[in-house]
Amino acid sequence: MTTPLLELTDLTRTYSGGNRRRTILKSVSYAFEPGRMYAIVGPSGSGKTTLLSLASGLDSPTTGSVRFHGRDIAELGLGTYRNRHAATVFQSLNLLTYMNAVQNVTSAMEITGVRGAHRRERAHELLDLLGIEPADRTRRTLQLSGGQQQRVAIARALACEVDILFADEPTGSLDHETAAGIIEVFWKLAHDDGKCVIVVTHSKEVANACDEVLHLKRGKLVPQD
Ligand SMILES: Nc1ncnc2c1ncn2[C@@H]1O[C@H](COP(=O)(O)OP(=O)(O)OP(=O)(O)O)[C@@H](O)[C@H]1O
Repeated sequence: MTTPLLELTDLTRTYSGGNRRRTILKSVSYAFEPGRMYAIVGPSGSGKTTLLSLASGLDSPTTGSVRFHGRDIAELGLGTYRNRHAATVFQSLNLLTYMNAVQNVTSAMEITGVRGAHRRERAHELLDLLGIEPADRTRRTLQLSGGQQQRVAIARALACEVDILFADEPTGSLDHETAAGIIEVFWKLAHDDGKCVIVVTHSKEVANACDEVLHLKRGKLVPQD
């Protein structure tokens, strides 16, 4: 049997506040493969963002493990995992709005230690892949549309050749047509480039485009039939 790209084993996350403890995730196990697109769905407050935070190395589980190519990410180092292997597109996008699109992508490479003169070239390649026209690449990202900003945020997340791309509600604030374009980008990243794409979403359109839909219900992750 081959080792999964990303494996969640018996993940539990309990939050404590005052004298109250709430277990949001209860023994969640799942194996994610490359070249596939996954949706994590469930009602508000069911723990989708909590699960994404654990799987992307932004938070640590109360018990259980997250393994990348068989290695516990805690042992690999959460920073190393996030910088080299798994990137996240947040709802708030985290773009540097005073910079243009190319600078946003190259600065992500700088932060994560990608060196060399090829950085600008690679940034243009990624922006090209995401359909940002050359003329739009040198305007401050604040002056780009919501859909274009979302694409730049994805290019920024991909800047370091990651294997896994996480996205939290990537089409939340976009109109139908722009959202469809973003879904297509994710679909191609999974099916043409072999990335593992994991999307938290409330959108039926996004879920319908995914290879697997996983429901978070009462702290458990249940694949849709
Ligand atoms: N750091 C924290 N400390 C305490 N409770 C938290 C913390 N983070 C999340 N929670 C609680 O855990 C529960 C799950 O939150 P989470 O954000 O994971 O849900 P969600 O499914 O992503 O919701 P939504 O669809 O509304 O974004 C919520 O009740 C939330 O208040």
